[in-house]
Amino acid sequence: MASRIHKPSTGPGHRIRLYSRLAELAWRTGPGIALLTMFGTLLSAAAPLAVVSVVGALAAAAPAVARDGLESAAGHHALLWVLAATVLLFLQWTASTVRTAGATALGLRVDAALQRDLMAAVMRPEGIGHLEDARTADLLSVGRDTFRAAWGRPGRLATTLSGLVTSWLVVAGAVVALVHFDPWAGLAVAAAGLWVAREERVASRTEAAHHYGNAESSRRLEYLYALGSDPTAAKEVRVFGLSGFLLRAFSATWRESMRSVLTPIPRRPTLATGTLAVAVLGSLAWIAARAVDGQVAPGDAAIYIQSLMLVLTGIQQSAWTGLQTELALATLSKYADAVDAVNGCADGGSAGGAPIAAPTRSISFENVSFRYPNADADSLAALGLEIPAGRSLAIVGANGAGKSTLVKLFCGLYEPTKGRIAVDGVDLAGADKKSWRRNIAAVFQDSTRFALPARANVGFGRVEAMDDEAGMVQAAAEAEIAEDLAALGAGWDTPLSAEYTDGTDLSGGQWQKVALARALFAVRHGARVLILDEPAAHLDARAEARLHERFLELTEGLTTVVISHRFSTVRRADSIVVLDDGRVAEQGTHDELIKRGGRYAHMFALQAARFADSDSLDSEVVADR
Ligand SMILES: Nc1ncnc2c1ncn2[C@@H]1O[C@H](COP(=O)(O)OP(=O)(O)OP(=O)(O)O)[C@@H](O)[C@H]1O
Repeated sequence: MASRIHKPSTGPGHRIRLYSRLAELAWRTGPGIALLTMFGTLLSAAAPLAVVSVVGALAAAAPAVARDGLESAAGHHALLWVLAATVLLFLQWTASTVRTAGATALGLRVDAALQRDLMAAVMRPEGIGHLEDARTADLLSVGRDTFRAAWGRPGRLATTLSGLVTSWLVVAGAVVALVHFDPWAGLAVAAAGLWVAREERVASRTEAAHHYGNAESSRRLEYLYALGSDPTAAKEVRVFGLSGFLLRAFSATWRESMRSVLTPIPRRPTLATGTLAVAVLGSLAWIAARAVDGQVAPGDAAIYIQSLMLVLTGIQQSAWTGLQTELALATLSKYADAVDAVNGCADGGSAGGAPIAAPTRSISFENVSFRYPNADADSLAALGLEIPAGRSLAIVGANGAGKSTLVKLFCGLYEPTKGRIAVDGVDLAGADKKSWRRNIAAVFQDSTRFALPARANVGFGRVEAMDDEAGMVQAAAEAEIAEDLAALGAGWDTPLSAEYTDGTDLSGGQWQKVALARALFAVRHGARVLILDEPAAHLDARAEARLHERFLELTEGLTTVVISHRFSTVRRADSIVVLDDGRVAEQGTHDELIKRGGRYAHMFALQAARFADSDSLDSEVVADR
């Protein structure tokens, strides 16, 4: 795998890059909404400052109105100020509504765009090595987890940042007003406010870092919770009496993860807040004394006091939104790291190169070695193997011998570390993997159970041909699952998942037949290479026996690779390969290998004896002894 180790980004420039990434996303997904949100933000900040001036003017006019009455010129002016204040308050309310609605809509779009970008990046490499790499998988889990928890969504930045900008504009405007009255008092309040804001930012960043710093214990907590509540684990949890263990482990992990959060009261933020309180109270006392002395007019005093209040509420609001911003920013940073890490994987090559048609001569493994990323040993070691086109090859071997690995390389999901795989002499490494895979139909050992309608589960064999209803039914009939699917509540439209109200789950054997039907549907639409990895593992004895009977018919004319621990499946193949420790240990037909009396003959005899002892239905195996 040619992948570079991705280092998470940090440093001062990193925040600027994150903000510009956010701005780019916002602009890309909703330029109109972005402009509206910015307009709402500016108006939300300007309106309260204007209200302060208007209320100041009202306070200034109050003595004259009290003296001359409402009918006087002063009274008319005061009424105009009241009207202006009402309009401004309405404007403030409208602006704040526009800002919140715009930011929410923008945030949802940003979140969706980020998810799409990450999905596209994850699916771009033709190989799957990046998905099995622990660090990349860790980064990718952010995508899944944060979208379940609203607080950490990167799109929340649209809301929190517009709130933060509003707060700071209001604070800045109010400080200008304070400085205008008395530069020293104004600057003292501003300096104390800045200190409080700085301490809050440090605390928010620590909290955000704690959240991701504890990713491992959080994951363990989630895992323990899932074990205790997940239906799939419920059987074993009960049978083995694991509930006490799980509850104790959950509590211990929770305590461990909370240790760094539950710290004593922090000194510096407390000192900063105390200093701000002293500055504000001192300013209030100062203005009150001057107002009593008649050195400051009542209107000016009103403006001064309101400005002080605006500074206080602005700083208080920015504390909460600041924390939310840091958390969402930390998630955005993880996203950026995940996309960069995935983009750094050149594993499996990308689409491009010469297209590869179905083999007409052979597929050959030439001295192929392969080591998984982060593994210390090779899973395939200088393996040489010729798979003749149009014939069937069975691969047998002990657990961990390298059978599934061979198939993954065959499908182009990994590149060999050494050697090459050639299709009719053409190296797969430089070829267009997509065109190669169109030739392949596969039933994997752990085939995917799509929580989608039955139709999709079969039709995904050739997604462009999903309107071929007759073909799907035919493929399902060949896999002996057509009747079961037709009998479902909504027939072929029934979602195959019990999590949907009208959906249903299938048994393990039925799922395996659906996977076979999917592969056979691909064969109907042009796939000429069939891979069967333990195709009968979940089948009952009768279904397995019928699959064996029809093996030749199903695989006729196809290049077939079948992996199985069941010799009744294996023996029907045209040739058999025994893998041992990533190497070919033996190769030949069933009869040749039995005659040779080597590893294959030994394994076959062992299994046949077991079947004979247990009175197996598989009389053929016994008969062959
Ligand atoms: N994703 C992976 N990362 C690291 N090592 C792996 C990975 N997958 C498999 N291996 C290792 O590669 C070797 C071959 O595994 P493989 O799955 O190919 O065996 P197998 O012959 O298919 O076994 P089984 O019969 O149990 O399915 C084993 O040693 C296994 O531990």
